Amino acid sequence: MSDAIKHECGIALIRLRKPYQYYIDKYETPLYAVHKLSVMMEKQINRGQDGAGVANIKIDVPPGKRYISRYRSVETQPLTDIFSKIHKKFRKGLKNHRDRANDAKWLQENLAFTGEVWLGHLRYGTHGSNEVENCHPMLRQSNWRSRNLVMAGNFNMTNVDELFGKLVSLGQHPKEKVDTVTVMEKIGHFLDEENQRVFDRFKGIYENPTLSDVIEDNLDLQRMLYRSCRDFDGGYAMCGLTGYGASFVIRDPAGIRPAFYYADDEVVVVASEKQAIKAAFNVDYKQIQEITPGSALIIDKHGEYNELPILPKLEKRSCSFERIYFSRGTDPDIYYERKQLGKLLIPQILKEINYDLENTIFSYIPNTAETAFLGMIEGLEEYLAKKRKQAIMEGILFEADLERVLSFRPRIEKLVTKDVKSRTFITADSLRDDMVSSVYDTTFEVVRKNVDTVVIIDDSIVRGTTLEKSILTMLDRLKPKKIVVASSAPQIRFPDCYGIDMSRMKDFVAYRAVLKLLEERDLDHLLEDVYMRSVTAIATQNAYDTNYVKALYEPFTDEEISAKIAEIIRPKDLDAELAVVFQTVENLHKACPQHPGDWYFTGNYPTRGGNKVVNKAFTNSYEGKLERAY
Ligand SMILES: O=P(O)(O)OC[C@H]1O[C@H](OP(=O)(O)OP(=O)(O)O)[C@H](O)[C@@H]1O
Repeated sequence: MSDAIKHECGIALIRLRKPYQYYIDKYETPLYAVHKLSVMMEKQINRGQDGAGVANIKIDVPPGKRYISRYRSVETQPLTDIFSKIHKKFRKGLKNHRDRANDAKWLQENLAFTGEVWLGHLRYGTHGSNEVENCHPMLRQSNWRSRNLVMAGNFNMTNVDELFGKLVSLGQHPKEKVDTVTVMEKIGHFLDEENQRVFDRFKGIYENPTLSDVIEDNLDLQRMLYRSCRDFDGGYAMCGLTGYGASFVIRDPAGIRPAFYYADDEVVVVASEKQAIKAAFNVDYKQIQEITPGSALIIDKHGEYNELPILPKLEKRSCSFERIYFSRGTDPDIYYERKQLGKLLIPQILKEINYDLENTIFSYIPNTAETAFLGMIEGLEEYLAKKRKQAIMEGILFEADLERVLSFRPRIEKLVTKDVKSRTFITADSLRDDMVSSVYDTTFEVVRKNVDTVVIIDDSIVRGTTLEKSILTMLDRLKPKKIVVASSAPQIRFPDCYGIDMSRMKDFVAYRAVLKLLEERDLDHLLEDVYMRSVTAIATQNAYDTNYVKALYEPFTDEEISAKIAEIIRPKDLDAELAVVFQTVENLHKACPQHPGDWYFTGNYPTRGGNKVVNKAFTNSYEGKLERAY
């Protein structure tokens, strides 16, 4: 596959269930849906900041009038760009028709973006060019309304080659081999076939113009989706709008990628994150449902909706990295999970600082780690409460000692500030290093020079660039005796191939640490062994059942790998001692029990394609190839 865009993205869908006039009358604006969609998208900017797109479909528009509108943007502020263009369209259209601002019929006949079905997408494309053509929603157009397809998704397939081959075997001639096009063409193909099936069934019974309506009322989208998606291997939450107004959102059978929905008598809405729905519609969290893995939420032309099974469910392995880092931390479940992750690190941290709280300052790397930091402090408070109790039970002779024990508080400081809100992790590789080195700032004169240890928590250490290129040097200028970096995620050892763009083995600092350990301990032969196994398995189409790369990590303890990571990320002129402490996988599962997808840390992939990807990622790295493994 080409080095194409990846899609750890955000989706937002709104279906207005009442006539357009209803919203104009009730909310006193023709822009009700525009406003709601912009809030839903704004609240998911954490999922993609490289580009955005919005599509809208009007139902029941007479032939000859446009009924699909779309804007996409890769400007620096893509959402502002898109929504200001939509607002401008309204202003311009109403300039000489102010009296029509509340007239739904006139607006729908004369203005774009006045339809009932809305789809928004936020793009995170750390690979490939950042062109507007790569932005979703994508269109597959036809003169037959019910054959039109508009798609946007948060997905990545591991078997694009195989899917591409199937398209070719169907007789198609795709112009690209990227998963967006492949997936859309596959669904489009079966939508065409479904149209044809219903057409054949009713032709001769109805005349052609009526037949179009009959087709729209009889298309079986559940069947169409089953036929389209049964060969997919990947993580996905994909939204599709058909030209006649029916829409769907399908989620992968292991529930890898998130998708939530809410419905009442006015709207059906879908988003990648609960918080986006909460922010736009202020409904109770309990009313926001998760789309069942392997099912699709299908909304028909009339606005009736149903969640229908499409593919056999797999064991649920929803992505834990969503919980650690990717999703917005204001979702109450995620908030508590992140706090718990911070709290669970306390025993390891205390050991690392030799239980010396008097000479230790606790801080965090903004922004995402702030919540885990709060949990870490809660954990410290609990530890101190136990200590106080123990001291009192054991008896304290002097009042001054009692005073000291009771009044001691952990030393908490904000040592690092982040000057922009953008996420460096999802910034294109070419810009990332510069951004990382300039985005942080630090607080001086708080650390006691050569006395204090600084414990700083981050949500994850992936490539180690943030620490190596910025944070550690900055903290060292404060002259601490020791720096302890605590990661609320376990060591990231294996590539992701389901949408979070971590694809090359050598990018992972944990893997680089293992390479060094293998060399130092004369275990290099293991590399050759794993290479031979992987290469043979790939060549014989047997790379789907075993992750051979796990064997490389087996000779070493977590602590040995952490120590080597500390050596690797240590800037040359760092004066302070340095240690790195990682979450254990066991504690990750304690903190996020509902989200057991942990392949980055364990190498246990939720689909067979994952094993193939990791084996391929390793052989690429071994052969010195920089190409991606999927
Ligand atoms: O080890 P690395 O490959 O350097 O990546 C890890 C860093 O990237 C993320 O920060 P980001 O700026 O994306 O997001 P945040 O502001 O939400 O924490 C994360 O919080 C880590 O600090």
